[in-house]
Amino acid sequence: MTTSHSGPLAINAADLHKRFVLHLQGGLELDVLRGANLKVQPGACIALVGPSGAGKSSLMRALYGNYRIDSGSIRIAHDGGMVDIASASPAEILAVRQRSLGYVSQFLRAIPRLSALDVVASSAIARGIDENEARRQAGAMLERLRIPAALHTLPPITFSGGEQQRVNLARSFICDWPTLLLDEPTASLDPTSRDTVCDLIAEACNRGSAIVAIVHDPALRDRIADRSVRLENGATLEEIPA
Ligand SMILES: Nc1ncnc2c1ncn2[C@@H]1O[C@H](COP(=O)(O)OP(=O)(O)OP(=O)(O)O)[C@@H](O)[C@H]1O
Repeated sequence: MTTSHSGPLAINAADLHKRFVLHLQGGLELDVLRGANLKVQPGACIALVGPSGAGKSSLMRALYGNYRIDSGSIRIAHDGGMVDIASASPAEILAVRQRSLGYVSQFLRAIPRLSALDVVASSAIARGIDENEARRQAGAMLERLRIPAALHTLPPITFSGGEQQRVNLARSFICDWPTLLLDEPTASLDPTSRDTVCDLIAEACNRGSAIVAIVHDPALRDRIADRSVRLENGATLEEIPA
């Protein structure tokens, strides 16, 4: 594990490069990250913007350790130090994900047959919350995100797209993540649910969470982000005021 003294940053990603070689396409090479940089302080919300295919989701997956980068460093605040996700072992990445780094992908991936309440509560239990208290908090969070009580005991597999996204968000916002990555957090949501998610983001930042959110809608960006980082052709080109 690469650890150093804790600095003021929650994320310090520098000069990231990632190339995919598509062997089934005659070795076609795709440079998805070509010099991406990202610094995020605790308590800040950064909007990741840029055209479709620019590499936003790839950057987020690299930050979470799902995509192994070819060069660069991804330092994430963890247990009072900084861990370089790019060189950390799988066990170290797991520890960072358990305690320091949350990620809400666009789609819910849950264990089949687990009820919505259990999906959300298990996230809190994994972070050390007592089981009864976790279930109470899970019910409250689902209610806040307007998942009807009748659905709490059902597995979310049959839920609508927006309901699944809200269960996914509830599962992360029930925990107090030091750093949280959100991939288009309101893509399938109605205006009222969007408002709730904006409130949850603001509350998390006020508690000191660092948040990076992929956002396509400029109005949403203006509501939630302290600043924006633009990605084009795999490179962070500019930072524009939100
Ligand atoms: N696992 C992969 N294998 C091959 N190519 C990939 C892989 N993941 C991403 N890419 C390619 O990387 C490029 C960037 O994709 P990415 O999903 O990061 O873009 P994006 O900016 O998030 O786009 P969008 O806004 O449309 O979601 C695309 O050309 C995509 O096809």
